Amino acid sequence: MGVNAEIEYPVIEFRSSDLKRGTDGWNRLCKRVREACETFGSFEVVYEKISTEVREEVFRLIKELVEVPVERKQKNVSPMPFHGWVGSCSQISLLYEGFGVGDASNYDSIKSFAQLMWPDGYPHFCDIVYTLATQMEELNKLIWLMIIDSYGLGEESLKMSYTTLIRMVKYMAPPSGKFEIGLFPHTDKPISTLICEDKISGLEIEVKDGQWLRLSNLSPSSFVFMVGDPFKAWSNGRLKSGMHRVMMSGDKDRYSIAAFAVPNKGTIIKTPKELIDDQHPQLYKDFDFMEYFFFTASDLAKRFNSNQQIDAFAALSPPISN
Ligand SMILES: O=C(O)CCC(=O)C(=O)O
Ligand SMILES: [Fe+2]
Repeated sequence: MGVNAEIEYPVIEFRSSDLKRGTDGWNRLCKRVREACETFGSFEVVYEKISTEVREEVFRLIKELVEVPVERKQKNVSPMPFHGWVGSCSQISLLYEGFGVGDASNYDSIKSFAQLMWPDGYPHFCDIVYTLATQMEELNKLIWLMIIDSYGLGEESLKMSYTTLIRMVKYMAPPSGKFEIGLFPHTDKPISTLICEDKISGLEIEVKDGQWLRLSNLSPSSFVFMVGDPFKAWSNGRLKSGMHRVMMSGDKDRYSIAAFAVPNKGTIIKTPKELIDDQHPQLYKDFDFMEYFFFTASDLAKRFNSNQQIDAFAALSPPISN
């Protein structure tokens, strides 16, 4: 076990001039994004189109949010897995506290959330969080498009309706001198995730069995893109859904906001036929995203490590050729 400093984790800068689809710059980005997602299951994306002022203001507001009385926080509930408020608890971590807002690029969703937290519904909170959530959703879409283009597929291959769940999280600093878990090792269950942190590091990626790489120098314009389990299944196992965790040390609390792409009810995850051939037999059956999402939150799923759940649920055995 340890943190390996030799591994070169991909840092990919999205310059505006390279974001025109079909240009050489775009094609180079597509290739790098694909390689990163196939090797690491994640990468750091430097994206200056999302202003650092908006990011900083969101984190200032999350610091206000964690101060609201617990009776109000407890109103942030949802029938959907991973969508509600979670306070310090042994299942996740004693250092963790997180709030969830589903369908966050819909202003009314944020408004409903803010009305539960503050008597006046805090319009400024709504405006700023909405701005960041919609911009992160756009960035996620752009990365999906790069992945599709990198495989030479048409847009219909990953066409699905989905909403963006945001989770706003505080990780408390551990007791003095300690190195403690902030979020247990897991793979993400939605299609993909973008993580935005507020200066304090803590996110670690498993690069090989038991070898963790700490992402400690993210730039102020960086996000971490993470492939989720259903995306791995969609890609016929080409993309990796990597294990990651949060480890806390030092005396500062850490804040992050993550945007998860959660497909709507009824969405079937299906590998495009172009990604299946004799060399790449079909590894996963077609499956209903929501059934998988609920499975991962069930007692049955607890029998598996997080990174084994997708195979337990959807692997075809034996794989089938086209
Ligand atoms: O806070 C972070 O940096 C990571 C959060 C995360 O991995 C998750 O919520 O799934
Ligand atoms: Fe995660």
